[in-house]
Amino acid sequence: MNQQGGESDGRGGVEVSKDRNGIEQVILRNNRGASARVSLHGGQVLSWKTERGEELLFTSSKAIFNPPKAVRGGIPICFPQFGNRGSLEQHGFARNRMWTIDKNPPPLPNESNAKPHIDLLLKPSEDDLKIWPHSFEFRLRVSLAAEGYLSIISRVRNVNSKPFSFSFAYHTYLSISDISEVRVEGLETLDYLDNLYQKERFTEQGDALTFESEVDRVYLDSCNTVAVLDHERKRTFVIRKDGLPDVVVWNPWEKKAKAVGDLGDEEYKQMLCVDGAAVEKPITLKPGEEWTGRLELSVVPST
Ligand SMILES: O=P(O)(O)OC[C@H]1O[C@@H](O)[C@H](O)[C@@H](O)[C@@H]1O
Repeated sequence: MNQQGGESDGRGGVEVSKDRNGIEQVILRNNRGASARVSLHGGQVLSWKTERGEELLFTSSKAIFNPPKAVRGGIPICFPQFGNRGSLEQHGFARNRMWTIDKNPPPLPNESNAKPHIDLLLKPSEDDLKIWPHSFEFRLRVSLAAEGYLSIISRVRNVNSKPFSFSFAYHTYLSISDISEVRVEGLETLDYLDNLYQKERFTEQGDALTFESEVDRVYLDSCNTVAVLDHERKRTFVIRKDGLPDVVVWNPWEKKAKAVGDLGDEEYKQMLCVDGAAVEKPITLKPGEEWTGRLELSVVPST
């Protein structure tokens, strides 16, 4: 194992190792023992643990860790297309590509280098340019704060001579006790596009979102904080986002779960995807422009 930046004397740090398929994985640890694991395959966060070693992200027991397919769980990155809203493969190609470690990233304003972090980079291959003819640099920083917060910052730069547009999501699989024990706050009264009704637009009526059947929605123009309350585990995920107007909420429920090959039949009960996203209005970058989308996840005790 190599040390890559950070500190290595028990006060937290950054380690790079290989999984059994030879894929490089980066492990971030803070000075209290919280940790996160990021795979270079897809730039995907695969694990985020509290200082007591509790896993906060869901990964399917049937997950396939063999590229090119993204792992079912963690936080796959949907780019440059969310879902099937375009001609590319579902959720775009970034989640299926090998990223590299960016040893010399351009500075990030207002970001401290003191917390354990890793910078990754994705540039399109010649094959990618055949299906999406836009040169870009996608820089991803994943860091773990002293309090155990997981922060993910994406920067997409247009290095082409023509403008391009993309949609985006941090497809965040939260680990929950039971889908029927969970509610989502912060989406009340918002309009949403319902993927189960040909992307038709509806308005959220209820107080908070609870679950009793399949949900596959894009909530539009949400405020920058959304909370996912897990009554049974007595904990609340707080999702803070910036540059990401929309929130995707997905749970496949029983029938769809059975149809998804890399998801156990009953596992829909233990997962809920709540994604900071930019879907309805694609982001457009002129030549030389850069877009930044930030996500911060934290977990707090609740009743
Ligand atoms: O199986 P995939 O490609 O990872 O996608 C899972 C789900 O991702 C969600 O974000 C989409 O809204 C769903 O429609 C989709 O089924």
